[in-house]
Amino acid sequence: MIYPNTPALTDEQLRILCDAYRKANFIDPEMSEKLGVKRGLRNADGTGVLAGLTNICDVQGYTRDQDGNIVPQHGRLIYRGIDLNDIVNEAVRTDRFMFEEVLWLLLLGTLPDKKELAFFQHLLESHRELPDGFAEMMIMSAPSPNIMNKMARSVLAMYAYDKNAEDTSLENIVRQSINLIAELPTMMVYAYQAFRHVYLHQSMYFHYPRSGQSTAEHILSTYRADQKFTHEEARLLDLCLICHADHGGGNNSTFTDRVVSSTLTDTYSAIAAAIGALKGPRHGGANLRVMKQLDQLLAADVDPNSDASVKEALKKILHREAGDGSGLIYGIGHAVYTLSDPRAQILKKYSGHLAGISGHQKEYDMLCMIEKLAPEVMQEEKGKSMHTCANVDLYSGLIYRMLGIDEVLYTPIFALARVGGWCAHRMEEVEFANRIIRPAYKYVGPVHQDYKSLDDR
Ligand SMILES: CC(=O)SCCNC(=O)CCNC(=O)[C@H](O)C(C)(C)COP(=O)(O)OP(=O)(O)OC[C@H]1O[C@@H](n2cnc3c(N)ncnc32)[C@H](O)[C@@H]1OP(=O)(O)O
Ligand SMILES: O=C([O-])CC(=O)C(=O)O
Repeated sequence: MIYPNTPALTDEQLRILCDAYRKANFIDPEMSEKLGVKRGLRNADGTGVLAGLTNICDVQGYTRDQDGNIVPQHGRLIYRGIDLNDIVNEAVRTDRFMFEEVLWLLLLGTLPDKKELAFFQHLLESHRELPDGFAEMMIMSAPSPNIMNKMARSVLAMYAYDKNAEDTSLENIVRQSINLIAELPTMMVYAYQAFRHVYLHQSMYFHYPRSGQSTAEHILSTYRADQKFTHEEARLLDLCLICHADHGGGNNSTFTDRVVSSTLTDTYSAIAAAIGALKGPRHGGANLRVMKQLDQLLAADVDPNSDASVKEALKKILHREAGDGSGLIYGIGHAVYTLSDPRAQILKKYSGHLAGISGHQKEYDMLCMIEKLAPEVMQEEKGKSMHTCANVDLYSGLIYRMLGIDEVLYTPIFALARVGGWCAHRMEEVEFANRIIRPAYKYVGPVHQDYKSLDDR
């Protein structure tokens, strides 16, 4: 009982409120088109409305022909001019952790030289510990069953530990950004430990950060009771962090961060809002839904080696007869990408071997089948030409599962990888955009209503 002295709303009370709402509220979705409203801030062809300029990251999913029609292409993700695939190839070739290097690139705009990288790695390492008493007061004393919710609250709580929280100078935002980027992994693991203890009735471990570790190593070392992990495991996690680090200004959580930052509020408010946006199942929260969907398909004996069996199951999901009832096939579809999301291809490529040797082959095969067949099924069922492909969330959850990471952390890992991108966009918004983001809504309610006194209603 959370509020022992406050009775919950009864079904009857809720019925009265919701009936009143339903009686007076309806907006016909077709009205948007008629009135030229860009629903979801999208143009008629599904592309995003241009809302700003950025130097940080480019997301390419299509080109246009001479008549302006969309020509689908394989996706490219470009960090400050450098193709994500080139970064990943370099990480593989040199067998080293590169997330920190990517953070410098996204935040500051260039590749760090050796000295700068060592300085930056040390900076992050030395800021991973949380303020004195923070774990006890802010995390252990108020756990949450949802780690994204707890991370957002922890970020907001950091405001109280910052003597200069409101200052929006570049120096201050950079200082706050470094702190948050370094601290968020620790907050996530500690929030998880409190969750484990309170909600799962299991032991919790609050391991201190160790020096000399990359972000990926730090996560595994504080997450695992025995603090042990292999270099290959940490490298795979580092790869995931690199792939999730940024996605342009228009993705929902980054845009949220930019909208909130455009008011010149504090860094903690902007980043907490972005975490809230990422949590949604149409966005970063999809990686958890993908795994639930996968488990349901396997539990229903859908055969990952049979096209017919998988297609049938996907149709049921689309028709809301299976899955979570939303009609969405999670891990499929993207606002920009058409033929492929480069991150999904990278994660698929580098998780296949581990799936084979760690007993997850069937799950991996099922995801590959969803990737292959969902676009076909959606085209058939929706009866219109659409280009859909696997997105980054299709394979990430399975990787985390193979690393022994609890499913409640799938989306939080996305958040701690993306926080660098959010900080880079906040800096850009505050430094250069310099205008409050304030679109318009067309009023379509009653044209005029006389005010009736209470006695006359
Ligand atoms: C990190 C990320 O955020 S990656 C995205 C993670 N999200 C998911 O995997 C959730 C499933 N996918 C989706 O919901 C969507 O594809 C999104 C939100 C990612 C992108 O959406 P959009 O590009 O705006 O597609 P849009 O919403 O215009 O969809 C067009 C139509 O296809 C449908 N559609 C798109 N993707 C899917 C899907 N995966 N499953 C079922 N239907 C879908 C929509 O419902 C819509 O149908 P309608 O015209 O009948 O209403
Ligand atoms: O760009 C988007 O709409 C969503 C996405 O893939 C991301 O944020 O990584």
